[in-house]
Amino acid sequence: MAQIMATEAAQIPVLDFCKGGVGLEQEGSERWKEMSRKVRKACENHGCFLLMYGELIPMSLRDEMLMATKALFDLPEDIKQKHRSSKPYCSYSGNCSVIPLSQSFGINDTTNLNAAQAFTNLMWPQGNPRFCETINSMSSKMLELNFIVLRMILESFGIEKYYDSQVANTANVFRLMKYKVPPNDDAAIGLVPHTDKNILTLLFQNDVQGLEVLTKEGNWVQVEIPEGSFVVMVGDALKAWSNGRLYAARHRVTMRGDKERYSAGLFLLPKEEMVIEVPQEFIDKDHPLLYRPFKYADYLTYFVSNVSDDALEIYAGV
Ligand SMILES: O=C(O)CCC(=O)C(=O)O
Ligand SMILES: [Fe+2]
Repeated sequence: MAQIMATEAAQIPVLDFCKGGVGLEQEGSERWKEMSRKVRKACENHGCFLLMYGELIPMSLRDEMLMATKALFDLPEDIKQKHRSSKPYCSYSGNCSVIPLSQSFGINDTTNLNAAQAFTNLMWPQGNPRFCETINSMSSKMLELNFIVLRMILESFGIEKYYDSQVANTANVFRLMKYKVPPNDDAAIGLVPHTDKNILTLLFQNDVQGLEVLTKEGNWVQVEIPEGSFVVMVGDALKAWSNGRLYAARHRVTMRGDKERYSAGLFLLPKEEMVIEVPQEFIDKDHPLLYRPFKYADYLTYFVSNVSDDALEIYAGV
């Protein structure tokens, strides 16, 4: 199927957050500043990068996370369907005719132990402390890395003064996904092309590749995600807030081969009522204002009923 061919190896930047000793404690060091420049460049030029986290996430936690994800999807369909939400992309979704290989859960606020507990109790009324502990720990670590990436971007633009208020106005959703093996040995769509709508996303997966990114040049490239790395994606909310300086990469999942794919994305999003307004520092004669102020929740509601590749431009473009 020509439409889902993507043969080139991805040229997306690989940034090692572990080896150079880049971590929260190194903030302000030369290494931190150098990494901040690289993060910003990657987000400007590619809209995504591979973040090598190495020891920052213990191997035992990664293994637990994969087991927890599998255990969740192995639950009976009627149990999984108990997870419903009025918020877009949060309810359990399986058997969707557009993406028949895909099943997903969007779980709000798993970085908060009570929320992780409430979800766990819904799925396992008899309790499953290990599952609860795992999703809470993993999402918390992924949130922390999301914040580091955001801080680096703001510092690199010299506008770290906005960091605290930006962070205070965020929420997070942990999306757990399963992709079934495609029938008849053919490549098949796992997830349709889209840009993420939120601020930043960190993606974790098992050893089954499938993520593909559309480059600025218009080529779909496969992203080979090595063990010990996350993919970081810039979403529409950050693209808009940065007045288009950062790029939100279109991406999709293509399934091949005979193994199921599991992934987990920690989505950093603006609080629903938060108004996304371009700071004046991003506007000058070379960079005229591209987006009007808008509420994230309103944009998401618009998108859900007007799905389009150009949703951000149509909804908020000036
Ligand atoms: O499963 C993946 O790797 C990608 C998931 C994704 O792009 C999304 O949920 O927005
Ligand atoms: Fe995505």
